[in-house]
Amino acid sequence: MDASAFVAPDDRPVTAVTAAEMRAVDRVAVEDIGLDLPRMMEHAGRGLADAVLAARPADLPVTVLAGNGGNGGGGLACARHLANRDHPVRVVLDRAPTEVDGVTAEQLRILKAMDVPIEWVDADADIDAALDGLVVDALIGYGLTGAPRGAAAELIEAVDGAAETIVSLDVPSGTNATTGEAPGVAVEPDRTVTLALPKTGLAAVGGDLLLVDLSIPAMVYDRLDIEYDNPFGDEFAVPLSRTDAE
Ligand SMILES: NC(=O)C1=CN([C@@H]2O[C@H](COP(=O)(O)OP(=O)(O)OC[C@H]3O[C@@H](n4cnc5c(N)ncnc54)[C@H](O)[C@@H]3O)[C@@H](O)[C@H]2O)[C@@H](O)CC1
Ligand SMILES: [K+]
Repeated sequence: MDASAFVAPDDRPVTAVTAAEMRAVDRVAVEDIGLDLPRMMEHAGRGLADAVLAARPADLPVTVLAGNGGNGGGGLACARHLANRDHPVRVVLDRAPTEVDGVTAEQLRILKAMDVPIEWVDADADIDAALDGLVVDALIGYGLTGAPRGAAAELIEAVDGAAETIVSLDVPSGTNATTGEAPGVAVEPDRTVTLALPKTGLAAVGGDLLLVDLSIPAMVYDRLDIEYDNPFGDEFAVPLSRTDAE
């Protein structure tokens, strides 16, 4: 996959990163700069909420599908911003709330305190019927390992048939962020909101692509020898186009 398969609005090529490179970026941001995960996750959630509001026709109800990782946490932060603006939003988890941990559990506790409806697959037999509005796909990001399994796979299958509009966070759940391959079921989004830099696998994914800033300083990329020419300019989110370069 060519590293410049993506182009910013001013026609500058934007470097794409593999899952391993993005994981290294996160590690350097946290360990060297002290830009911890909760801070970055807040940017992800707000950028995602902005994109959802822009993509949402009329008063479609929003369902945020969330997993237990960083991707799910970004989705939950997005749900808070939507609820704060009185948009009808509920959360569907791929596991019981008691099985959610880390920073993602912090996000979930906030939503619970706000009385945002929280459901999970085991507890609700009628998930399919309720996935018909705008669905935010925050089940799995670059942390995908193998084909989607269990409740996450069930939700991915249900959403593709039912949702009117799908907005995926970072990469469509079920798609390998590096290769773009789907080893099993995968979400087919109308829009993907990818974080910090586009992932190489997104060259093979359909729909609109929006790049959202996580506030990672250029020095983080420099330290990893990743070419970085701030694609945001003075904005916090920019649409990307895909070139045909492979
Ligand atoms: N800078 C960062 O690190 C940030 C990362 N964020 C998001 O966090 C993601 C990376 O977070 P993580 O490393 O926690 O990983 P992910 O959240 O991408 O994936 C882990 C989750 O996916 C599930 N999973 C993985 N493979 C599966 C399979 N085959 N079947 C079913 N479930 C599966 C795991 O059980 C877990 O719940 C990124 O894609 C991005 O969206 C954002 O939250 C903001 C900041
Ligand atoms: K996702």
